Amino acid sequence: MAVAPIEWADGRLRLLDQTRLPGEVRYVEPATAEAVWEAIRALRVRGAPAIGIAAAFGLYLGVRGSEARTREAFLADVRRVAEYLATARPTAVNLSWALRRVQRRVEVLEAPVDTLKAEVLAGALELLEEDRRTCRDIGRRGAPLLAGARAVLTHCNAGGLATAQYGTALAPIYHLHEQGHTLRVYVDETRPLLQGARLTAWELLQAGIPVTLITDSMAAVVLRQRRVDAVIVGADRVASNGDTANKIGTYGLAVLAREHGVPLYVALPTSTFDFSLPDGDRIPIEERSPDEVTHLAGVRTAPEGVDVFNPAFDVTPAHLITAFITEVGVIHPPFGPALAQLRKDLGR
Ligand SMILES: CSC[C@H]1O[C@H](OP(=O)(O)O)[C@H](O)[C@@H]1O
Repeated sequence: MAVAPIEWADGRLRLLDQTRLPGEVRYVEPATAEAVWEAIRALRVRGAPAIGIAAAFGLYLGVRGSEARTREAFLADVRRVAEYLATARPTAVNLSWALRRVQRRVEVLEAPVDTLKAEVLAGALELLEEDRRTCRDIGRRGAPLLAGARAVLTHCNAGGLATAQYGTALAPIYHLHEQGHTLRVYVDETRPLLQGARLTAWELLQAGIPVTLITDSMAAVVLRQRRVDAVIVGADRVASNGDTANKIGTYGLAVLAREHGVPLYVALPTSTFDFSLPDGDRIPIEERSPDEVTHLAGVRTAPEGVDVFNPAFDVTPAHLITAFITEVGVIHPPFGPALAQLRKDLGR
């Protein structure tokens, strides 16, 4: 994935404005925590890992001008800005996880304020670099599961645009492509914001990978006709029992995949596991503006005054998931014990 959605250069944050894709490759340069909050909320930068990384840089932008004279006063600034940035979107746990990781990095240091400021930036840069490695490891770990496949189906965008680079669900596909084994990828357009049509189709074609774009309602026929050998998606938050929050429509796809005997893989970094939740019932689901459903590209497609329900995510029960593909390995059922062991291994 050549295009990197997040860059830090010469003291400036550059975000690929994904609301402009596929028609326009344009970067925005948010210079404040507030501008980063807006970029996350408006999905200029989006995808669980990517919004965590962007927020970490937003945290630095929010505290680099702090006039705190003491360590305690500066840490209070860090806490305040981190809590603000965490409100941008509720579902992807990576947002709060990334902010907490940078916060903890400076809270353990006894150092002058200027040093602490530099450490906030170092924490953001470390997340960016680490995610690049994590995605490639997900690709390497997941590739054997797809090696025999002719084609796969994916939903939304869990590619390089949703991460530092390379992606999660698309990572095994990129890895196989680099090894000379190119799969066809069926891509759900993913209503209402069309991350599949606008982003996944765009980035896969950029990488030279064949794409068949379908509407979300066509997935059932694609599965019934055995046009794909697997479904692979990303995740925004996974509970301790394996219940998985992902883009709206994933749950329906999981039911269809089970009905037709097609495996459903969830590809994610271990930072997406939320071990504080026993199951998916308490995963916060973001509800977004009705305009996203009543309008398409700014054109009204539904009557004025119609009621709208617009959850941006749904929760797929763990029993519908074949395996989780992470940077540390593939996790098979029973997920409860396996994820409890992962939590121990991670020291979380
Ligand atoms: C690699 S995480 C990608 C994940 O995030 C997407 O949501 P959004 O586009 O609203 O940020 C979707 O759930 C993807 O699976």
